[in-house]
Amino acid sequence: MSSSRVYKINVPCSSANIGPGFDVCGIALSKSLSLKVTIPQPGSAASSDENILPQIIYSGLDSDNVPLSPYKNLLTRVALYVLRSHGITNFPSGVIIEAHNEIPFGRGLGSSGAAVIAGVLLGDLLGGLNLDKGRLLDFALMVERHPDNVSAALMGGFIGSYLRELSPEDMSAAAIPLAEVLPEYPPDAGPDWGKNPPLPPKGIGHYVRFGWAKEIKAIAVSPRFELATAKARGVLPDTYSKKDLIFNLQRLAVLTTALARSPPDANLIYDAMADKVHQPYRMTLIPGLPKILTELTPTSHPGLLGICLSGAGPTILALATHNFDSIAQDIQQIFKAEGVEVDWSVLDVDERGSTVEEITP
Ligand SMILES: Nc1ncnc2c1ncn2[C@@H]1O[C@H](COP(=O)(O)OP(=O)(O)O)[C@@H](O)[C@H]1O
Ligand SMILES: N[C@@H](CCOP(=O)(O)O)C(=O)O
Repeated sequence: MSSSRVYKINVPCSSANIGPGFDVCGIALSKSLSLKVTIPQPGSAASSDENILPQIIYSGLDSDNVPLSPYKNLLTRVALYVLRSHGITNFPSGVIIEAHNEIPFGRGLGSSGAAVIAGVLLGDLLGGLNLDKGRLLDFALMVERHPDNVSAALMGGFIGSYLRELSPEDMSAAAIPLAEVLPEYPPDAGPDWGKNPPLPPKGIGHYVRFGWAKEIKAIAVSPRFELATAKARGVLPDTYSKKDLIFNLQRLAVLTTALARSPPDANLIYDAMADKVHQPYRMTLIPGLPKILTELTPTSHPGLLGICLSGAGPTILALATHNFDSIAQDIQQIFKAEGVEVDWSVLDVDERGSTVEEITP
């Protein structure tokens, strides 16, 4: 019998918002963060050595700047939060985590959402907890705090989601600062460290999966600069006019059904992907965005269905049925005129969502 069991955790990237669906909609797409997790079995040499912290190894995109201490790395901090919430104060001994990342950091393709979901699944696996998807989402929402990217990454497909209104008691748990949910290092390595962390209220996030017309693909054009989601949320106003709110609600109601219809109606979708809640405010952070949102249309670019900011940006998401290269190249040219280089790819919708499978040889 093998002295270790080996698992693979796979989490897709996501494009959140989708035009008028700020903090509501998300699509899981075909780039992923995957973890190979090797867990020594009881009685093996590696498991009997106490307190061997997880060894973290990264490959792929943006892997050079990731902290490899399990008390500083986002994946393992989230996993430890899930373990501590179930009375397990530290990692099992001798675990090896090999992460391979295809999701660029800070570009609006849900790298942090994927890392948080991977961390929750890792905690569930290491603790043998068997949490259901709803509870996994509760833990992710204590860290990520908006449901669109994490719901899509966990469930797969095109997802709409909302956060339950919390009772005053639950509200105080959900308002706990992230630093307390995810301490970077045991503050005092004393015997009580890690006991009684703030638990997520039950059933915070709710979601529904919309249909998706099979001919629609997503062109992701990613500028080569990072825009932290926190910074891009910082430029948004606290209040909106009735007119702008109605503008978005009308489009959102139409868009969620229009994207499921075959063949897709480009004119309907193009208008329904307009937004007045986040894109106008984020234009200051993304050179070229105003031009991209107005100059490419289904008439100028047959096959194009609609364009929006992916997540908090700066990636542009163009939905299309054909002519992918010419759409991407014209977006690339607009960025280039602003002095911004890009990488682009044509992605499929990931229908599976996150998976955990045993791959012990
Ligand atoms: N696989 C990962 N492992 C560790 N940390 C990650 C990983 N992916 C993302 N992060 C952290 O999340 C940050 C990006 O989060 P954020 O600003 O929300 O952008 P994004 O739009 O890519 O989610 C990174 O700078 C990094 O600190
Ligand atoms: N609704 C959020 C989505 C952030 O997604 P990310 O992929 O950029 O982390 C927002 O727009 O702030």
